[in-house]
Amino acid sequence: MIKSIAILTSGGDAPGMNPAIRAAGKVALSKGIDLYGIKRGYLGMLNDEIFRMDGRDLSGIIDRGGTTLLTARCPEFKDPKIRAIAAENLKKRGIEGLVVIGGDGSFHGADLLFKEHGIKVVGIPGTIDNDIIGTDYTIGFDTCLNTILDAITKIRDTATSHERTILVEVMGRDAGDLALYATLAGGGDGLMIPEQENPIDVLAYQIAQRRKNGKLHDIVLVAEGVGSAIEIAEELKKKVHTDIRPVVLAHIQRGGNPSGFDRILATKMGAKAVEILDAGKSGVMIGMEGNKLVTHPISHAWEGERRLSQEDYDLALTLSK
Ligand SMILES: Nc1ncnc2c1ncn2[C@@H]1O[C@H](COP(=O)(O)OP(=O)(O)OP(=O)(O)O)[C@@H](O)[C@H]1O
Ligand SMILES: O=P(O)(O)OC[C@H]1O[C@](O)(CO)[C@@H](O)[C@@H]1O
Ligand SMILES: [Mg+2]
Repeated sequence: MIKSIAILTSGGDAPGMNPAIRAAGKVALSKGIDLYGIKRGYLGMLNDEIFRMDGRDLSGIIDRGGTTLLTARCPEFKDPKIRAIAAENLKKRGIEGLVVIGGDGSFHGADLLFKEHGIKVVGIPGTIDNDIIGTDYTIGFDTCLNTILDAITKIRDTATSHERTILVEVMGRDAGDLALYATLAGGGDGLMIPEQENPIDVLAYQIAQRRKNGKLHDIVLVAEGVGSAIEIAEELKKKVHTDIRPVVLAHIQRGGNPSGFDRILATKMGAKAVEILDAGKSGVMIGMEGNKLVTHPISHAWEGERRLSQEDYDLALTLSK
């Protein structure tokens, strides 16, 4: 049995991080494990911002977006000397296990803490980007998708009234998941994602055809990994004569109360992380594949080739005409 664990959140915040903290923390306390929180991810680990957590830190947070542990990006953590200082801050308190809630970058840090310093780590995928191999969904993706859908509904009202083409830029870093599934679920009229070629002439032709067919507006989803919607709008203006406007949704996408789906995913993963540590295992990430919780070596998150469903992309194109 493990005696003492810490939890941190790292990278971009994602709705659902709080229910993951809550579940991991409550399961740890129920097992009599000493529980610590680390503020500001690896930055706080380095700066020794580590505190004992109890039930009061875990209550009233299940429905809150963001992360009550705060998060940060800490580029210095790529330096082994910095990781050694941070690991020592855990060891001096007798902390044996670490639950890392974050994205692929955060998982890299966890992997190195395990390999270099023997800290028992478990990674919980928490990022709106859905860019982690080994899980169908990351915590935060569903809530973010719903936020984008809400925005599309509003944008469509004004787009139709003014007969405009609106390019909606969404986050996702190098992944097109948010743009693709927002197109499918939001009835998008065009799509640009980094996993595919995105010839602007094809988009211009598609928009012109839609107008010929009597369509009054176009909502085109642009994944940030393709480029800036503002710049793409300028290019498109040279090729098609509708009134074109870019909308960058930006950080509104990361906020908001976690959806029911994200709360369940986070709760199951948070609980599982502590079970894994308590069973003496380490160096793993948790995923949800085919509606089942699974574990993989943590490096699985970035090893191998990540593919978006071609079938889903083709369907989005068919339906966007
Ligand atoms: N190669 C690495 N080695 C050690 N630590 C790393 C590495 N890559 C990232 N990290 C640590 O993880 C932190 C978070 O990484 P990153 O900014 O890539 O976000 P993320 O966890 O992928 O989440 P998101 O992409 O959702 O913002 C970094 O600031 C750094 O502290
Ligand atoms: O808030 P920041 O640090 O600008 O980071 C933005 C990035 O973080 C994410 O929101 C999450 O990884 C990406 O989609 C986006 O590219
Ligand atoms: Mg990432």
